[in-house]
Order: sequence, then C-alpha cells, then structure tokens
Amino acid sequence: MVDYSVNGSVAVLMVNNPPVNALGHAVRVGLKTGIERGAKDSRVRSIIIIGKGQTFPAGADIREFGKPSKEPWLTAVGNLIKTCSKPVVAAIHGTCLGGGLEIALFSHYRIAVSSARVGFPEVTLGLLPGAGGSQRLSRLTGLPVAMEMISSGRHVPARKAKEYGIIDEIVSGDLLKTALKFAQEVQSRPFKDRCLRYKVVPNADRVEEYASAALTQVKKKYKGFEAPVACVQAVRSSAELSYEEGMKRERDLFLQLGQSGQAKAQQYAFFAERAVTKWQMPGGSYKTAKPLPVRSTAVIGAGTMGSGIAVCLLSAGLPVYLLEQNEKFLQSGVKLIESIMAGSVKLGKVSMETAKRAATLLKPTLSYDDIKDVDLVIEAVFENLDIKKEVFSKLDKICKPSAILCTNTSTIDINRISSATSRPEKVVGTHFFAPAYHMKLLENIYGTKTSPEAVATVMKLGKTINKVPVLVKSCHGFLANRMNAPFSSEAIFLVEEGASPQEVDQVNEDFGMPMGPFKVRDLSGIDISWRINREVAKVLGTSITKETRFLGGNRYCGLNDDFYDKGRYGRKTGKGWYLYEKVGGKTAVADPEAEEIINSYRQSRGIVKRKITPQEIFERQFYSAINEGFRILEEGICNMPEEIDISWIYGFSYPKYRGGPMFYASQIGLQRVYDRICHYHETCPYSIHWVPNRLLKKLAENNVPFTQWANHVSKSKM
Ligand SMILES: CC/C=C\C/C=C/C(=O)SCCNC(=O)CCNC(=O)[C@H](O)C(C)(C)COP(=O)(O)OP(=O)(O)OC[C@H]1O[C@@H](n2cnc3c(N)ncnc32)[C@H](O)[C@@H]1OP(=O)(O)O
Repeated sequence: MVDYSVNGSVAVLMVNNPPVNALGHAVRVGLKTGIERGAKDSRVRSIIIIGKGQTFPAGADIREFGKPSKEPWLTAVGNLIKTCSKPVVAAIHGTCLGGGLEIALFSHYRIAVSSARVGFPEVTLGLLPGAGGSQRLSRLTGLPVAMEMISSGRHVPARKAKEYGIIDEIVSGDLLKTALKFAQEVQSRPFKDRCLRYKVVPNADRVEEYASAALTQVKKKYKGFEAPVACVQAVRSSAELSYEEGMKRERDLFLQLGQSGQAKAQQYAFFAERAVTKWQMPGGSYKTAKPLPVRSTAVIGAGTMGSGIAVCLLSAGLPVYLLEQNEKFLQSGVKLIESIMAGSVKLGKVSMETAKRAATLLKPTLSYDDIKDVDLVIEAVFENLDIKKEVFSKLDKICKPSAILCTNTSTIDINRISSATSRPEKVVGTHFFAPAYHMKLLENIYGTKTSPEAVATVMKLGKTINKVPVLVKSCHGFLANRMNAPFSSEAIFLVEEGASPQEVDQVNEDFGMPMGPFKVRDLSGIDISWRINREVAKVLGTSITKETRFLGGNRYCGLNDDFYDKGRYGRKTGKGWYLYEKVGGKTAVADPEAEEIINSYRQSRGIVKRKITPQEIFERQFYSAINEGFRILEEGICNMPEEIDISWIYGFSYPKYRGGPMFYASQIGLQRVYDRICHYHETCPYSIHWVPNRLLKKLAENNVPFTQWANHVSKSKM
C-alpha cells in the first residue's frame, strides 16, 4: 500500500491504493512504517510522500467510517511526520483532499503540479477535518480563508493554494524527479520552524468579526446542515485556544458530527451518487455498452426548457443548433440563452471565456436541413404526444442514421414517442429539471426498444454537461414525477380538508425542502398544472369540470382550477397561492383573497374544515411518495433505492443531510412507515397511491436491512 524506496539521499514513500489512494488502515500503517524507516535509514536525509497513479491521497477511506477505528490513527501518523528528524516533502498531484491534505500540512514542505487541487471536503460528508486541519490551515491562510475553505469543502486549484500559502512551490515536468531535487535542496536547511503548530494565527484578534461573518454566511448558504457551522467553530478555536486545546475542540466537534444522523446520510449520498453511474438495462450495462461520440448537437424548441438545455450543452463546449418554428420564438430563445449566460457569469458560475465561446457555438436555425449531420438531438417542445410524434417523424427522415434522438418529456412513455420513427433503438428520454441550467438531475429513460448504446451515450452526456444522470425504465411519469404526483396531490388534498398552504409549506421547509409545494406551484405556474391536468384527462378520454371529484379512479381536487379561473397563475401574475410584491416577484406573503378562494371552494362542496397536525401533513406527503417509490422498485422502473434518493436530491432539492426519501424511510423503520401507510389507506379513501405496496410490506415484515433492498427488486427484466 506504501512502497518504500531510496533514491540517493531521499526516501520515497509512494502511496499505492487505487483508485484515489484513500488513507485506509493499510495505508496508514504503510506511512507510519515508512516514516520510521526513513528516520532510521542512515542513507536518508529527507523524505518524500507522493501518490502513485492519478492522485495524492484524496482523503480517509470513507468506507471505514462508522466501523471500529484501527490504529494508527491519522493524527498519530501526522504527528510522526511532524516530529520526524528529517524534513518531509509532500509532492502533490491530482486531488489532495481531506486526510490527504492533513498529511500534506503535517509535512514540512508542499510542492504541487499546477493541475493539482487541494481541499477539506469533509463538510460534504457531514464532518470536519478531524486530524487538526482546522487548527493548521488557519495558521497558513488566515481565518477568513480557512473558515470559507473548510465550511464549503471547495477544491482549491494549486495556483490559488499557493497564493493562500498552502503550497510552497508550483512545479512542472515529472513530479517525482522535481520532488527528488527539491528534497535534496532542503536537506541543508533548518526545518523545525516549518512545523505549522508553532505558527501564530494571523489577525487572531479579529476572530469574533470573522467568525460572525462566516456563521451568517454558512447559515444562509447551507441552511439546515450541521457540519458547516461546526467547521467555523473549529477554525475559530484555532485563534481562541492553544494548539493542544484547539486540537481537542476539533476532535470533540468531529465526534459529535460523526454520531449525527446527518453525517450518516451525507456519506450514504456520496456512495449513492457513484452507485447510480453503474446502470443496467435489459441487454446491456455500463460495463458492456460503448457510448457514441457526441461532437455536435441540436435542440428542438427554444422555450424555457429548450433554451436551458442549450445552455447546458454550450457551457460544456458542445456546438448547438437551436431550432424553432418561427423567427420570433427563435430570437426569444437566443435572448433567453444570452441572459442565462450573462447571469451565470455575474454569479461566477461560468467564466467570461466560456460564455464567449458558447456564443460562437450557438447556431439558431429555422431549418431541419441544418441538423441532418448532428450526433445528438434533444427535443424540448410542448408536452403533447401528437406534437412530439410529429417532431420525431421529421427527425427520423432528416437525421443521419447514427444520430441519437432524445426527448425531454417529463411524463410521456418513450415507446409512444419512438413509435413515430423507424429507429426506436436510437430514441431515449433525457428529462431535465427546471431550471435546466441549474438542477443537476438528468433522468435518462429507456424504452423497450432503446439500445444500450443509446443509453451509454446519454449517460456519458450527463457527465459531460456536469449533471448527475440516473437511468430509469419508461412508464408514465418515470421515476421523479411519478413519485412527486402523490406528494404534490396530498399537499392540495390537505388544503382542501383544512390546512392552509402556509402550514403545508412550513412543514416541508422545516424538514429541509428549500420551498414548500405551494411556493413551487407558484414558481412553476398554476396555469402549467392546470394544463397538465387537462392533458391527463384527455389521455383518459374525459374532461375536467367543476363537478370533477375523481380522475382516472383517483381523488381529484379542483382548487388549482379555481385559482386558475381567477387569473392567479403564481409569481408570473404577482399572485397565486400567495401574494407577491410585484408581477414576477419572489417574496411570498399570505393573501386573504387566496384564503377566501379556498374557503368558498370548501363551502361549495360541503367540506367542513378540520385542524390538521404537522405530523399528518408530513406523513401524507412523504409517506405517500415513499409508497410509490417502493412500487417503482417493485416494477423494476429502477434497480436500487439509491436511484430514487439521488433523483430527489438533485431533481427536487431534497435535503442531502436526510439522504433521500428511501434512506429516510429506512431510518424511521419500514414497519412504522408501512403501518402509517395502512392508516392513511383507511382514512383517506379514493387515492390509489395509498394502497400499501407489497414490496414495502415484505421488506418491513422481514426486517430487511437497507443494503439488501435491491436484492428483492424484480430483476426479471434484466
Ligand atoms: C481521525 C480522522 C481523521 C481525519 C478525517 C479525514 C477525513 C477525510 O479525509 S474524509 C474524505 C475526504 N475526501 C473526500 O471527500 C474525497 C471524496 N472523493 C472524491 O471527491 C472523488 O472521488 C475524487 C475527486 C477524489 C475523484 O473523483 P472521480 O475521479 O470522479 O472518481 P469517483 O468519485 O468516481 O471515485 C472513484 C472510486 O473511488 C471511490 N472513492 C473516492 N474517494 C473515496 C474515499 N475517500 N474513500 C473511499 N472510496 C473513495 C469512489 O466511491 C469510487 O468507487 P467506485 O468505483 O467503487 O464507485
């Protein structure tokens, strides 16, 4: 795990633990032995620590967290480095993160190649640097930088790290050769004062000012997360306490966080995000299917979604033909793209260089002929089967045979769309979430005839455009919207029965959702949900009237329609479920007129308003969604609960510190969740989504641990 060799007067400790050289137990033992050996070796006058392969150690081995820790601990290894009688040089490439950066900061010198990145991402795992990083970084960088770096987990590029004082030298050429030269040079220099423990924290007298600014920022930016606050507190103690006391304070905070449910959930989410990349479908998987190259693209439809999708492709450096049916729509799409790009530059999300290049890559057009040679097309026209089929029939005639034809449908079965082409194997769903340039989920959907090659192509595309792609099998609503349907319907039913939109939103926001369902409805537009309901009715061969109480055998609430009839479409009209300060405003306040609409709706239908508890609000929304999640698993729409959880985290901004709805259910206990679902099945009749799911029942009855759930999912279609 750590290879020891001597080159002239320099010992080289090469960490060899692919893929990321994580500092698991064997590596810690190897480093300890290597340092002790180097210290004793009479040939050796300095020591290098370097990573083999793609990176310097990228942190502790996260898989060891939660298990009994085995000595030597990282701090003990670090203390050996720090007190070594010979100077130790950390030679950094790739990602020097977490425990890796701890090792580097214990070393006496740090050199790095310019492409390297350093950081303390522990906070993203619900933790803080646990081997003294919060005490040593501030001594190098000062308090504000240390507080920001540690509470954000940001990866800092080598050049910036040099500016901060973290890296001593940026080097070029072969890292080992340069490091050997550097390690020889430092042999004649005194190095005891290189030990960070003896440095004073710059501007320690301003700690109160820095800490209060940092705390205000993290509480706003990472609302609900415990770790960022603890990170600031740990760095703060580096200025307020002695080094030893600060180390103890950091340790206490680390242990507190480690025992919290948040850390467990965030570490689960880390591995879940990686698990979903290992997709499988009938006839192929990430192991067997090869993606086709995507060098050019087209987006059909320059509305809000189409323009947002174009921004994603352009930002990744892909040329995009933006196709519309008339000049007016086309120009409005181009303007929207320009304004999204300008906004992203202003927020520092996109560099000016990328924005300028994007402008040259965008090719607005009205002609299908222009897109005949592109490698991949994404259709983003109105959510209507007939219109989509018309577009796909044209694409089939025009596009080259190898082109991948994607649809950004949010609900329609891919098989119904691909039937309009002679090449259903090339048709795949790529469902973006609004706003497309911001939300990270890309729900990729395969139909019965979609080829693994087409899936491999869109899974790779997702990564290229910096999204988190999740693969699901086609069905109405797919994974995310299918689960969101009961969640969202229950919110309206709760208001119909007596809750206020504010009460429902509050429960959701207290749980950690960034916005309650009624604020979301106001944002996306009440007219949009009105129209979707009509489309659903049309597909079911019926229509919606004031008397409609059931739709497709399910309970239906017409409250949304009453708001629509009053022209209250949400933010875009300045009023919806809430009142806004202006048309397009963002500040939602309760509105007596909205309350009046709700009251008269209840009166006209003889509904007697009742008091609804926050617990009922929570359970009816989240447990109905969880029940649907189990149905999705049972039907093989996805293969593992991780795919559901990641879809909620990145598609609906579900709080990562709760892991996702399925993980959350496992923490509550499946038997309890199942019992409550049975209760609502009895007390809330007429909603198919309350029929208790069989898979859930089976897993609950057999007390199956979360990690085994996927084994009970139907794999018959693989
Ligand atoms: C007393 C306690 C003292 C100290 C506390 C120290 C705490 C820590 O160090 S916490 C860990 C801090 N480090 C991180 O959080 C880094 C996590 N990793 C990443 O961000 C990325 O993996 C990467 C930037 C390092 C590389 O990205 P990429 O090239 O895209 O690869 P993948 O993310 O797909 O990862 C490949 C493979 O490696 C597994 N993996 C990555 N990091 C770790 C890790 N720290 N421990 C264990 N395993 C790790 C990852 O799961 C992938 O595995 P699979 O191929 O099986 O999916």
